[in-house]
Amino acid sequence: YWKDRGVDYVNPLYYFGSFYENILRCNSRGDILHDIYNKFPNKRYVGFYNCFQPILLIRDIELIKRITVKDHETFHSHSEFIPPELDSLWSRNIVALQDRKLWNNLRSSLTPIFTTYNLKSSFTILQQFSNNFVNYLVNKSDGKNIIVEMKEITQRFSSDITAYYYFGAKCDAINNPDNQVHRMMGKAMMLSFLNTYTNVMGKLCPKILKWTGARAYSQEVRNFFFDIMKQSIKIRLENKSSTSDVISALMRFYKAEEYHINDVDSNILEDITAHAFVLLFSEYESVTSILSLIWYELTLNPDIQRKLYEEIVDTLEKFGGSVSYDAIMSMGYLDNFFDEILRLHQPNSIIDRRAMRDYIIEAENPGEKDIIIEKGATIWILQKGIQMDPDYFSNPETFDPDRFSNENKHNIKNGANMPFGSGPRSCPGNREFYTNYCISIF
Ligand code: HEM
Repeated sequence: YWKDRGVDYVNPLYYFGSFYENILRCNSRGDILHDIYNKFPNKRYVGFYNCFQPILLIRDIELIKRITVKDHETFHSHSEFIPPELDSLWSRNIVALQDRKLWNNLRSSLTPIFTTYNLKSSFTILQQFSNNFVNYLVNKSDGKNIIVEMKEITQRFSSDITAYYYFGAKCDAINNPDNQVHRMMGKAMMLSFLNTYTNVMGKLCPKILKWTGARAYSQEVRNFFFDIMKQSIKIRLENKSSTSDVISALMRFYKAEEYHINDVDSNILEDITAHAFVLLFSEYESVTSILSLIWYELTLNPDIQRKLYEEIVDTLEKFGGSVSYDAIMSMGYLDNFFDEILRLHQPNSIIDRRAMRDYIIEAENPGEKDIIIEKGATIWILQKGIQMDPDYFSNPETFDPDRFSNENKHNIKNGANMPFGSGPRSCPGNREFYTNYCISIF
């Protein structure tokens, strides 16, 4: 496919394309793609195969901006992960939505949740979760050391926040790791055999996948989250309460208030659960991995830790000792620290877009031909490739928050750092992420 079109490409392994090591679970997709990215240093794009599917990896940041921002109309959706009819929990969520108008309207109705006003209002609740976390650590201390498995405790912290935010469920996994909500979230997030099988078969033989009736998530997980959402909606309908949280926004969007408490349309329930589930998933995954990496970098870099600590102590003095939203937002070094964490440790390795009509990439460099991205074809962008590219960041392996300081940030090429993606389809969790993480650090 790519040879016929004059595009440089990576030789595939028959059936499995470029990801056979990932299918055997010996290597991550991000690392395989990073190798592909590095093998073609002077190319704007390179072809590879996801099983039988030819995909174009876009390397050039100007072309990335064109596709994700200027030509968003043509590339407004992500590609389909599995055939849509197989699993509503996956195919009906905001990430998978292909209908541009529906996505646009939904995204607009969720936007107010991430405004400064709303984030400030939810700050007290977040502080409670963080206090629980800190108290847990303090109680574990023998006066000198605290020995805990940080990834595991961070998962419990993430469960508490996300279960509450997106399903209205109280969890307290920090103090009670056997909590059922936390256990179910662990099951849902685990990259299980079922996930891998569904993903690979969805590409190789969608017909067989449909025939087997496999799904992205187990029936146990699906039923559990549908039931919690049903309960949360029921409570809101009973109390006639409408707040500015995610569940209320989704209920307003689907006009769930018009239904009787015990008679909410099952399609609406599926839609609301699917959106809440993907938000929960996105936040849980990113919070857990980034927080663990924050502890890691702080430990490896005592000088940076000290500088951050001093900024925090100074700011607390200025703000009368309390950790407020405004106090957090005034900390410049903390901001640079997060930017650098996200540059070096990108939790979301791949951005994808699907062409809604034929799209021409015109030749610009010697040796290039005009190429057509056909309607329905997929392009991928590897943030890690760009954010670790020495052409954009000198000594890219070094953790250095000062790259993002006011004095230095003009050296960063526009579009070279995009941890939250690019264009209208970029991550809506951007702002919330900052507040969440900052509090946890305290
Ligand atoms: C460290 C934190 C996070 C990072 C680095 C991150 C990164 C990303 C990236 C790269 C994308 C794809 C953007 C694109 O295609 O251009 C994305 C999409 C998305 N993220 Fe995040 N994310 C984070 C946290 C969150 C949080 C806390 C939420 C929950 C609100 C969230 C919800 C979503 C959703 C719903 C999408 C899909 C948007 C759409 O297709 O309309 N993310 N995220």
